[in-house]
Amino acid sequence: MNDLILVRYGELALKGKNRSEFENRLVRNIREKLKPFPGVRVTKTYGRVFVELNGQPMDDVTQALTEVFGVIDISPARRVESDINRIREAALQLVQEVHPRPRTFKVIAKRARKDFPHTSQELNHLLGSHILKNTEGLQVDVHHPELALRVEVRQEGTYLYNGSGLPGPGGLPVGSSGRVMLMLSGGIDSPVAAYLALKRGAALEAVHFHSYPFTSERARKKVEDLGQILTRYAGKIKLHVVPLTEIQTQIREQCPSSYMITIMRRFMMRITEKLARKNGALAMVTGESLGQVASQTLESMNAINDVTRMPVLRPLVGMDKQEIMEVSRKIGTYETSILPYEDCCTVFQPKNPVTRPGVERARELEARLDVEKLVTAAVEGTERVELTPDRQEEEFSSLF
Ligand SMILES: Nc1ncnc2c1ncn2[C@@H]1O[C@H](COP(=O)(O)OP(=O)(O)OP(=O)(O)O)[C@@H](O)[C@H]1O
Repeated sequence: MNDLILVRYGELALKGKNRSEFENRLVRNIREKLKPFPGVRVTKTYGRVFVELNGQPMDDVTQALTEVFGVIDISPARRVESDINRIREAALQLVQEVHPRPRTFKVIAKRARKDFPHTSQELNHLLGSHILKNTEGLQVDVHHPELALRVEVRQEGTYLYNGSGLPGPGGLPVGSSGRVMLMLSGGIDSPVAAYLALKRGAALEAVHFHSYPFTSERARKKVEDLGQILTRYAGKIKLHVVPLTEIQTQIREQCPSSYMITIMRRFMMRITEKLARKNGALAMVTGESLGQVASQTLESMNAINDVTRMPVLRPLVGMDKQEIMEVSRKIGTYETSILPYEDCCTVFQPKNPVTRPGVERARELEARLDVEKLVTAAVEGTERVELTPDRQEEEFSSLF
């Protein structure tokens, strides 16, 4: 049985202080992620992370690690005493446990402990010939082996692992790039934008605008569910649920319907910025792409962006809808996103939205409203929901 997982991590470009911050953050995030597996021990040595299973299931722990940003690959491993017979035995066992069965292999040994009696080259031969003698249908291929068996002889023991492990998600550990405020709708795009921001190390809070009673409790629950799925990658997420009904009603009464969406979005930006500043976030994130819909033309982005000086990250800007949908399926949000519940934008959707709104015109129209008062009231009416990765399990176990 493999009792250890070896986790390798990336950004090659990181150096010095950044590197140790990256590593410490990664170890913390891995520990947090593996909390549901009591007894598991996470340690950092020689530029990798080792996870000791202590009886926890290899497959489940491995699966959890594929959701931790910063991880490059994940290999089942084992540690044995640095004794040639023990190493030989472990090498053979490890080869026999690989599925599907490899046809070719290569041993890549490294003697980090110089008082060990065999050199790296000798170890390659000793272990390779032992494996060949005790298996059938397996050949050595030094150039393109299906299995690269890595062996590292170190002071405290010898590590053996499959050099072509499961790929991790890459990226930077969540939290290493500061905090962002995600604008989370119930659609396909914003959860994908969240995933990409998390991938670059941003910690996440989210804001959702609803128009109760025009939008239903089910629509709100759907958004909480999406946030809940994102906790797999993000850890805890604070979700701010903002009432937009009064603002939308006022816009509808005072402004032409063609500017409804533009002005409503300007309010959303202002409120999101306020919540971001209050909560220590330094940027907003949206699921906008370029040219997808009327509100995502460059003119529209200008008219909307006009109300804020805070950076607005749009991680999907260069992606096609098809690509966005693929990521959405991969991260597990797609099925929830396509549930047909109404959104605050769709219930107030005008028949003739302007596709190229003017900045000046938007400002003029908005002057008919008491913007400050409306924004303050919306911020004051905001509810907070804490989403945590274990909520689903708790809900599930409370059924029994
Ligand atoms: N009700 C809402 N609450 C919070 N943010 C929203 C809301 N509606 C829209 N947004 C933000 O504005 C972006 C653009 O929304 P829009 O409806 O124009 O596009 P979309 O492509 O349908 O986006 P999505 O698929 O994320 O709903 C969303 O990705 C999201 O970041």
